[in-house]
Amino acid sequence: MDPIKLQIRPTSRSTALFSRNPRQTKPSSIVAISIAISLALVISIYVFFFPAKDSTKYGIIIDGGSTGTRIHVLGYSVEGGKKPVFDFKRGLESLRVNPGLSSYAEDPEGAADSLSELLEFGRRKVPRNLWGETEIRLMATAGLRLLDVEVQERILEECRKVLRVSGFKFREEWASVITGSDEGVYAWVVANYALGTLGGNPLQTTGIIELGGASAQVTFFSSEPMPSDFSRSIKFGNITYNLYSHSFLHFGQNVAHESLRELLSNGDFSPAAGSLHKKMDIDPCTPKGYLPDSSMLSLGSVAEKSKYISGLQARGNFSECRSAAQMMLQKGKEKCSYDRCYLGSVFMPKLQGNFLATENFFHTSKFFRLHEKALLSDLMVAGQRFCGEDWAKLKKQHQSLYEEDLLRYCFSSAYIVALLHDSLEIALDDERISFVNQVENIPLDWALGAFILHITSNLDVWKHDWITTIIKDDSPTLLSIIAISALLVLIAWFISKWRKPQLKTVYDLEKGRYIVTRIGRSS
Ligand SMILES: Nc1nc2c(ncn2[C@@H]2O[C@H](COP(=O)(O)OP(=O)(O)OP(=O)(O)O)[C@@H](O)[C@H]2O)c(=O)[nH]1
Ligand SMILES: [Ca+2]
Repeated sequence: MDPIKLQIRPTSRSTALFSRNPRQTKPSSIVAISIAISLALVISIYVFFFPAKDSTKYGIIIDGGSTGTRIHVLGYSVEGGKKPVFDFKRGLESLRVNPGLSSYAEDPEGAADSLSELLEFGRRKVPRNLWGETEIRLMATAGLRLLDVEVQERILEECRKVLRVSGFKFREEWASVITGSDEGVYAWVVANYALGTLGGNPLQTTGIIELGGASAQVTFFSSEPMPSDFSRSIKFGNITYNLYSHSFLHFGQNVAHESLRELLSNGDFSPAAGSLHKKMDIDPCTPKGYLPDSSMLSLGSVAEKSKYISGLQARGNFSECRSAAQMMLQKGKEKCSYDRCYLGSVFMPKLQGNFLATENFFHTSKFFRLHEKALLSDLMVAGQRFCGEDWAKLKKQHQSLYEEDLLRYCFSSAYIVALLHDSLEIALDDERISFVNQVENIPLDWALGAFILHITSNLDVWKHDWITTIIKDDSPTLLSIIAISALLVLIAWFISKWRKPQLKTVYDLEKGRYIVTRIGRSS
């Protein structure tokens, strides 16, 4: 056994055990080990950097809103058989048709016909071989909620007839009027999904206030105790969110504007006590000089709804319009049976955290060119200027806008201040509010929130047992884990064959040098 000439000076007279005449490793073992290791590396790289193409699936939600109906075709992939991956930037296609389903109260078949263009769009966006597994849901909101239940049902039944033969997967109960509370929770889900706070600390989540056409939703996480009618609990991962969620029917912008005009027209209240116009049916929410264009009144039902009620004289005045809006929002406050009611007689805990203000909040702030983090005081200044302007001048300044849309901005600015500041007590300089309609290019549309909740809960993605998933699943993950494990065993075996010999070194006084000898195995 040839000694190794080692010049290592022992730290003490003790013996040190180290290699002597290490067994010459046969070249064939080195080759085998290097093949095994490189194979393991190749498979690992393949599995983790070139995962098997996940199957792309689709879902369709039709949002039946009061001012329009829109179809959302949502594509998503299912990673590893269990984890849904949404791509709302590229995987979302939408189309809107006007007017909304509630406009067909006297013509339910017409409501069904209005879906045909949307369904054609959906069939163009989903590969034909996937139509049969693509679920389609019609979820109607405030527009239908305002109709009698019988009328709602007639419209829904006509819609079910076309959905049954759409080619997509449909069940009767998938065409329905959703509750306002659900609508608010869905909007909260997509907002916090887009913000990346869904699944995290409830105190870090962001509330959402949506001003639609017929209803307004307020949804946020609250640490306060809440009556069950207003409390919603949703679970994501191992986090439970106790949310306040309520939809204020009739408080959507379009309906509120009509209601205010009727109140003014009936002389139910003068916009400002002691105003000179007390008995003159003045409309402070319409810029002076406006006269209804007779052609407008002959247009479809949307113009009929927004027709200027005769007998009112346009006299734009922001503060009078704001006072009138506030009186309308406070109606019913005397029936409040809670410690306090911010709006009418409805329970609401103190607003907590930051908020996104969407839909009409966004459209109006955008019209006045306000920044998304604008203050209510900025909106107030813009509204005062707009309301006080002459109608002819405004039309000239905004020729590209429909008269019907332009007409709303005086009321909208005053209504928003009356709603958020005078009623919900958000300070005029409060920086917690963002006027947005999307976050990170993800539209803050409640339908996307409904989709996220539905898919994740169905895929049980938050509770699944990943081992079960892999074993049960035939994804490449399982095969690669077995292959890598086998290789690692092989490598371990080779290494064990090429074990570091246990050696000892002694110092031979006669020869005056160290001699290394192997312990145990014979050479
Ligand atoms: N100013 C302005 N308003 C818009 C625009 N697009 C939509 N809107 C208004 O914004 C609101 C849209 O909110 P949505 O939630 O879609 O309204 P909706 O779903 O039809 O009504 P709800 O059933 O109450 O939800 C409606 O009042 C529309 O009139 C726009 O480009 N400019
Ligand atoms: Ca809506």
